[in-house]
Amino acid sequence: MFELQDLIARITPLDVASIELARARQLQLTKPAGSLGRLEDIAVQLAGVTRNAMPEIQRRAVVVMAADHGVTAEGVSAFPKDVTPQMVLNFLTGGAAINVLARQADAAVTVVDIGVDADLQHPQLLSRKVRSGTANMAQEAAMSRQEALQAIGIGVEVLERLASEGLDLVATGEMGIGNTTAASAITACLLNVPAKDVTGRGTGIDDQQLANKVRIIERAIAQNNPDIDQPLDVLAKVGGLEIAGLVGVILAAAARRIPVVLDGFISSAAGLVAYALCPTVKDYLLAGHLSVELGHRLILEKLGLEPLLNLHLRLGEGTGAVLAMHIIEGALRTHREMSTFAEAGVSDKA
Ligand SMILES: Cc1cc2ncn([C@H]3O[C@H](COP(=O)(O)O)[C@@H](O)[C@H]3O)c2cc1C
Ligand SMILES: O=C(O)c1cccnc1
Repeated sequence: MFELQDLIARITPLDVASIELARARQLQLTKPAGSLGRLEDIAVQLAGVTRNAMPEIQRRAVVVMAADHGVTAEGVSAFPKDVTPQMVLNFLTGGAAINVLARQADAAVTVVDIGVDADLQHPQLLSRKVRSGTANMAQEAAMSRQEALQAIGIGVEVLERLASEGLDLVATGEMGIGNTTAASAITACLLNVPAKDVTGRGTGIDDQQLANKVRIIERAIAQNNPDIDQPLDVLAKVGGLEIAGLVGVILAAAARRIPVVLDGFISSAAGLVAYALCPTVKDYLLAGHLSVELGHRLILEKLGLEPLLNLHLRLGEGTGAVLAMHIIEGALRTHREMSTFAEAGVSDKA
């Protein structure tokens, strides 16, 4: 098995020299200084990430990690757990929202069965089942520490595979009925806040189901008593296999100096675990959008990230992250392709 500490040790701060060169270039481009707002910040950040003052994105990918959740037995989702494998097949035949938006953004979709509770076969599916869904965390630990580590290792393997084919920007995506419950439980623990402050309606539960969901999360935390200072303990006891897989994707991307676009609440819960394991990782992250799901804003505040879009999405799959790729691309294109004042013969500020 891979060594988590070795991976974390490979995540180093952004490159200051490239950041300074990129900032200097922004000041020379034919526009008032700062007028491209956050596009300028993105170009400068990605210069530091890639150690290249003129960063460029040629190859994009979204990794969709899919897994089931034993806690669905407690009635926490509006949909039955069978939807997880059904949607995986939909991803593989190209009919889901993420397929459409990834086609538009020219991003490759990689679908990983990291723990779906069904026998799934498809030539395009990466079959890496750690176990057939987590256990019901309201009764016992969702998974063992070993299983959580194994799932993180699979995320690392998937990212390495994509990187070996060429990868400049990666988005996190997930599918797993019940996974907003796991994401809320992780967030409550790692931010040390009450479950009710970070629990939302997921796929669309009513008020009564929401009250039940909060109770189930409280029970899961009380039952398993995760050590909130040990992110792996939290991830294993009240997390999910797809969330663990995304932790691996995020850490491995940062170690390879590949920028990561986080999607919504569930992806960001993975980001929060990665950050708790290695705070430097936040410099490699961009927040694609702000999800409707309660709790997302608190995670982004903790990570110091401002969402690029606010489209009232609450889907997951990587949809908001892939949409935000267009903005990131705009940031890098203006940075690279605009003329400087000198090149264009435009007078600089008096
Ligand atoms: C058809 C369908 C497609 C989806 N694609 C993503 N999700 C999203 O909803 C689920 C989380 O919500 P909850 O915790 O309430 O179950 C996850 O699978 C997430 O990716 C979907 C949900 C459904 C029903
Ligand atoms: O923000 C998300 O990722 C999300 C929200 C609701 C349901 N599924 C995903």
